[in-house]
Amino acid sequence: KPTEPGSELPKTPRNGSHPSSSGGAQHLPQTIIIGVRKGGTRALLEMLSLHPDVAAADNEVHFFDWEEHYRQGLGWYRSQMPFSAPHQLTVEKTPAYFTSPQVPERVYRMNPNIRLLLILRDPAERVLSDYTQVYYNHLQKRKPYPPIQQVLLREGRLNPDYKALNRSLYHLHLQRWLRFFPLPHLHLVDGDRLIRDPFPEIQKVERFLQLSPQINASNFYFNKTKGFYCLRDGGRDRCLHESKGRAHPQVDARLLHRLHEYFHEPNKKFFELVGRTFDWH
Ligand SMILES: Nc1ncnc2c1ncn2[C@@H]1O[C@H](COP(=O)(O)OS(=O)(=O)O)[C@@H](OP(=O)(O)O)[C@H]1O
Repeated sequence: KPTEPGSELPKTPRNGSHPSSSGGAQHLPQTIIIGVRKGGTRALLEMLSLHPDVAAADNEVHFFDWEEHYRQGLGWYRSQMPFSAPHQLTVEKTPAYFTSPQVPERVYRMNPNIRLLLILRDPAERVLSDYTQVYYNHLQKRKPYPPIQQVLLREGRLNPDYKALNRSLYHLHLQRWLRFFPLPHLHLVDGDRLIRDPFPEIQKVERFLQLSPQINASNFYFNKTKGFYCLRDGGRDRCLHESKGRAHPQVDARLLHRLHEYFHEPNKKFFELVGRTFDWH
């Protein structure tokens, strides 16, 4: 997947994290947004970056999941991080980490005490978002891509080999992480709530990361044209890239119902694993 630009407007340099002005150093991340793909990982990273004590890597680094990167070692990983001041937390987001089997152990070996952020969305909606992303990637390359019904169904049944379905089986992926990290090391962000009302979700993240409460409600404003919240940072307004918040395909009501049913049991298992529920279909 091509690395997306962070936002439509260039960012204001963060306190002490701008290489030319601060002369700070690069550090391995103390926290990572591990996924889920299409969960709202970019929004979460950008919102967290409003905090002056956070220095975020602009691009997805894909260190733990791409062999050609992992082979280059932690020195290479560090070199991908932003310059930051000693009081700042370094963070990167690579949504593929959550579903890549080899990643939890690799992250553990780097730092068993790292704090992990996982943003999740209604699994069925996430599938539609995932499909939409792949559809547009094909469109850009002028390649055809089948309609949603065709990728979802095989011989009249939901096709379990469709990768987007598998990525939404959150309990399977989380189980792998829990073999290495106890639950309190992981903070779950409700991606559906982050869309509707981002500030309370971001306040919880501030608390989890033990950051002083510096992000304010006034850092967010609802942009009617975009239909999403955008950010206000030092008087500058910015929305996420236009590839975020695209319309999803219309799915026949019966198929949608089947999709919701498909996730019913897996969701229950996930809720049991994490000891809380989410407002999913
Ligand atoms: N404020 C704001 N503005 C725009 N978009 C927002 C926002 N908050 C959350 N989202 C949702 O983020 C979804 C994309 O998730 P990711 O950034 O994790 O996608 S990716 O995996 O990195 O491609 C994206 O999914 P789609 O709506 O399917 O495009 C958005 O719904």
